[in-house]
Amino acid sequence: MLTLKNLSFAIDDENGHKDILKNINLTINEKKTVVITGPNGGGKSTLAKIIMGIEKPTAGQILFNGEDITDWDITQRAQAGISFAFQQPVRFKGIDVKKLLSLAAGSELNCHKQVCEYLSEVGLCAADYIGRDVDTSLSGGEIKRIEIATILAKKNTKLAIFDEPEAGIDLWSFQKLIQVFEKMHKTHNTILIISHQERILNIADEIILIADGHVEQIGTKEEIIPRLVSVAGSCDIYKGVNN
Ligand SMILES: Nc1ncnc2c1ncn2[C@@H]1O[C@H](COP(=O)(O)OP(=O)(O)OP(=O)(O)O)[C@@H](O)[C@H]1O
Repeated sequence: MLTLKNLSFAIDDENGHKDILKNINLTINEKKTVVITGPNGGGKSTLAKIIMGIEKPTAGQILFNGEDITDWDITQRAQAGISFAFQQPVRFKGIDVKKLLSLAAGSELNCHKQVCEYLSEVGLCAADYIGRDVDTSLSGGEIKRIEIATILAKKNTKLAIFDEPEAGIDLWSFQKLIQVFEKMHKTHNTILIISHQERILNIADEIILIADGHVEQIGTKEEIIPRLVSVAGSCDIYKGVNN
């Protein structure tokens, strides 16, 4: 479904040259739940942004369903079925939740029940949120859940990317979130999640460990989690709702 070939990303700014991703080679197979994890600053979010077309790689190739999409922009990738939930979701002044979900769905969601379903899947009571603006008045956890609901509303998603979906989400909603991923998995979506949470790692078909811009290890949860446990003192993989 998705292949990254010799992918690199570097920046040159006032602090000089920095290699952020170094020769990444990866394949994400169809209908799999893949979790990318690893220490802070390792390059995970940058990789997700490159897949979505938000950042452009300095070298390498991205193939999506066999097609070279390296030069495609965000809109083209979204139309091809790649969806992205940001680590820090974008807020929109003047757009309410119903409108945002309608934009994601590609048609006006007139049916209250439909909007309600998407919101309740992420643990939000529709009556409280449907008419709220997606602006700074929403809390971090609320906006995060609304963004996840937009991915559910998007009909043509073939590959859904979630960047730290657990961030700012309370324990109860976290449980709902796991159910969202499990349901997406059952309905044969391909899911790529960036996460530090053991409970999310536990639903993965495959885990990719990225550190210092490299792919350190790829394997099943049985292969990777014991290694992470042994280094948990030096990185924050198991901190948060699990502890
Ligand atoms: N536009 C940029 N300019 C300068 N540095 C950048 C830029 N984008 C990313 N970086 C740096 O690249 C490195 C990787 O960042 P990235 O956000 O991809 O890490 P991450 O693995 O997602 O981290 P975290 O787990 O903390 O979210 C970091 O050191 C970050 O500061």
